[in-house]
Amino acid sequence: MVKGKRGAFYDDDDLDDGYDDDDYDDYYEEEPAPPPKKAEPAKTQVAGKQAAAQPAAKAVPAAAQAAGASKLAQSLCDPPPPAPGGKAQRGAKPDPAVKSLHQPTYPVAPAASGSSPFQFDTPSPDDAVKAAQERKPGAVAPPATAAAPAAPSLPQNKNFLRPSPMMQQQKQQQQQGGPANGEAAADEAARRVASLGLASATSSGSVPEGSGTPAAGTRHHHPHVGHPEAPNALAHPGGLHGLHTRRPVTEYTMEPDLAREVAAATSSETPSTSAAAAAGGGGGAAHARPPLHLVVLGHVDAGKSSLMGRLLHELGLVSSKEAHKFQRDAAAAGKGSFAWAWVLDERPEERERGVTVDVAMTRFATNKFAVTLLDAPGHRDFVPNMIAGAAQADAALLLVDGSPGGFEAGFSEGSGGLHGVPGGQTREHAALARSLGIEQMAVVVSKLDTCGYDQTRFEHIRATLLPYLKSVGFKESALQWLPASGPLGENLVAPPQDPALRAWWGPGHPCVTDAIDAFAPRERAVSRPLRMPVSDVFKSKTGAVVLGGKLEGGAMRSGSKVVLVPGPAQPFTVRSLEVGGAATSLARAGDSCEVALVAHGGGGGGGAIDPSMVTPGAVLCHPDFPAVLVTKFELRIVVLDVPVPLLRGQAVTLHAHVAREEGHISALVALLDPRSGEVLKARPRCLTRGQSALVEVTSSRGLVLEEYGHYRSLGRVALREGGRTLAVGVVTQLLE
Ligand SMILES: Nc1nc2c(ncn2[C@@H]2O[C@H](COP(=O)(O)OP(=O)(O)OP(=O)(O)O)[C@@H](O)[C@H]2O)c(=O)[nH]1
Repeated sequence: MVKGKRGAFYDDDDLDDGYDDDDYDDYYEEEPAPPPKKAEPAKTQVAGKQAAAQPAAKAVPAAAQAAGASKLAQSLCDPPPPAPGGKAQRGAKPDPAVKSLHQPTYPVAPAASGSSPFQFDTPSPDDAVKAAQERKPGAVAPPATAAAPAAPSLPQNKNFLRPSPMMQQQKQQQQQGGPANGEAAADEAARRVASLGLASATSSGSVPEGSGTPAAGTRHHHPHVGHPEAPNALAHPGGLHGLHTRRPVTEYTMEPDLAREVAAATSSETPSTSAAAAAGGGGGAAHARPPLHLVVLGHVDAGKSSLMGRLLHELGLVSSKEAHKFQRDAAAAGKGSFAWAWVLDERPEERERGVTVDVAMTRFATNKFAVTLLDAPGHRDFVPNMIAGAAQADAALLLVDGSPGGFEAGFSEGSGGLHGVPGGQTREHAALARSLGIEQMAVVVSKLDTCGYDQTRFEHIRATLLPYLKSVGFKESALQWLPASGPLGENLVAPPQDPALRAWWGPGHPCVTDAIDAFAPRERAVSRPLRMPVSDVFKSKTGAVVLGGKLEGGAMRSGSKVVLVPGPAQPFTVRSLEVGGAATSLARAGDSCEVALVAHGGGGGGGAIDPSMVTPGAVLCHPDFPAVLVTKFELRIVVLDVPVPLLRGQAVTLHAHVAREEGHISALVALLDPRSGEVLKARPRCLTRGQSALVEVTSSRGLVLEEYGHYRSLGRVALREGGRTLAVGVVTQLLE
């Protein structure tokens, strides 16, 4: 078996001869070893790093698989204890009545044995959709309704994120069955493709957000599926507005008053050029800038948390006194080199292990943007959490360890085969980020101090990584490259000081904040009805139940009516709003928002929302255009680094915005040409790495999803299993 390009890895004969059900069992037979605590690297950063990385590179046994997590994952994924002083989500006081959305039972599992990582030579699902839209002559004709150009990328939504201690502090200060009927399903799905052409799969993708086609009468209607955790779900608006009855989101026109406010806010939102204002941090100064959700990605130990911790200090958001305290406490714990990482790695387990687990969220302002920073974990056990951060990001910083051996470990392909060593997360993170819609990225090469800031090392890393990043779909022009060091504070907010680095990266070259400001702001999807996936629920000091999340579509203001899907049938009224940590009367798509709700028509203070009604995956919606829960949908996927081919019936964990659900691939509808989107083969028997396909997926419980063309962030799904991302794709049709 040859490692190599997609399509060359498996052929039909391989599948007939080489794989059977037992292969799936074999895949999990090795015993995993939980990653140990990271050694304090002392002088040998590289050795410490590799020591931490190696033991995890084993397969997960069936038992651990069943348990759903490695010891590390299990030990680190329990609900975070309230921080001393009672800090909880978003700085709220812990309240037993308020559900933590930290996903305590999140089935993180270690990567099972790996094969050599997938090497894309084709576009991401986004690009495949675009390619289908820009169909070349000779390809399958698109349906009559699908002809519009590709929509611009829009901000993604987020999963359950943890505000950094700094952000919490700011906040406190401010406010205080198996494949059912699969053959028939495949037949039906293949018929759909044959009759509609590929673009049926991408019909929604062919519609720019803000215009789009009405949902045609081709939707299948099935009874609404209630969410088991939401007893009233059957009565919620999603249930009342089934797929066939709900008003197409394309019919939405914003209410005139709201539209006026949105227009006024948009016109006043001009990037600031005041460095002084930027240094002033969050609050009002940050609020005037356009938002940028920035995720920090990279292999474990690449230096992500340290870089961001030090950056916050350089921006004046972590005082010298606080920094000294971090240094002192980290040194006392024998973790001195992780002191800057402690700014963002708050949980005791994270500090003890030196491993980021949650996505830590914090905010700061640059000259141009109000940045919401999402520090993602690098360890492979926590890739799902990384997906949660990346799924809502507008841009990424990819940290690459430039130390001798460090880059190679993070960029390793793995040894391939059923029992091989998985590749480094530099590859997986980059591929996932692109597939989740991130188009612009700055590659920050850290730890070059370990090789005397050798310029040739930097150039070697760039030359090695660039072809891979291009192969996963990044445009070279959308990539930036720069050296920086978090612990040493080099090239973060100003040109480097170290003469060795300054010799080749002096003034005139971008520092980290310059690179952030070079990103293009993302378009706000305000022309769609309101959608805000809820990532946090907490109680404010005044006792109001507050929902936190990022608006993925539309806008709302104080007094707006909203509904929760799934959730109680009655609508709620927006009582108050905060954006970027500051009270406001308006929140627009692209904003991270905290909204206090009262029951609509409750008079006076109104009735409070019951926090127990807010389930993970719930989405705040416009009452006249609510989302629906779906249990069956069609995806256009790119198959990633699968050790064995995907077959109908493949069990998967579905990751979509805040939601996560078990499910399976209920039909392999069609194999597609990854570039043109043309149907190459209807009802393929299996899917192998690198292939692009249309599949039908069934989830065990209802999920809020939207067609990709209507809300990109609600229309992207990652399919994972056994600690491995099998495929990523975009929703092309909601079926049931
Ligand atoms: N010498 C040197 N060490 C660095 C540099 N950046 C980070 N480190 C060290 O690398 C180790 C890991 O740093 P972290 O910031 O925790 O890495 P991370 O990428 O956030 O790790 P995870 O979040 O667990 O994936 C720490 O000991 C840091 O002090 C650098 O530029 N130079």
